[in-house]
Amino acid sequence: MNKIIKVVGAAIIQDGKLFVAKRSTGRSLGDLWEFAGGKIEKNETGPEALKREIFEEFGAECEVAEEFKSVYEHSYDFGTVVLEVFYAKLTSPITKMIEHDETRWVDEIEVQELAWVPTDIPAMQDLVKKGFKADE
Ligand SMILES: Nc1nc2c([nH]c(=O)n2[C@H]2C[C@H](O)[C@@H](COP(=O)(O)OP(=O)(O)OP(=O)(O)O)O2)c(=O)[nH]1
Repeated sequence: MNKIIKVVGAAIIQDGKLFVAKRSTGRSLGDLWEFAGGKIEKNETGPEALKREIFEEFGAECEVAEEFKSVYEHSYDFGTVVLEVFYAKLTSPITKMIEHDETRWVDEIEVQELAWVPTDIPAMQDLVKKGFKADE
């Protein structure tokens, strides 16, 4: 059995820092750092799912740069995660946090010191290679 889990994540970069979130203790992949985002539902595009998830989880609106998608894949005992990463920009403030224990804005050095969800490690490394330029 190999379930495909389609997920979308946001590369939100502001003033040279990337927005990252730590999955709550007790969830699958708990205590690991990830991009804001979540599962893509049926009949949703990646950017639509991303806007919905960021609003649900953080109470913030965002714009998604639809043309900059990168895709990463990693298999776990619960299935294979296929992660689409888009550059995105917050257009309203973060007002809540419901699925994470902590959020941070990290620079290109700090980002590499975090314990990341395995799917996201190559994604994070690609972002570092490109540089944390604002407004990509
Ligand atoms: N939100 C997010 N999820 C990611 C990333 N990378 C990655 O492998 N994932 C995985 C973790 C989960 O298996 C899935 C996202 O689902 P979710 O965050 O909605 O988690 P969930 O509701 O299934 O939570 P849980 O029941 O597993 O505790 O994708 C990422 O960067 N952001």
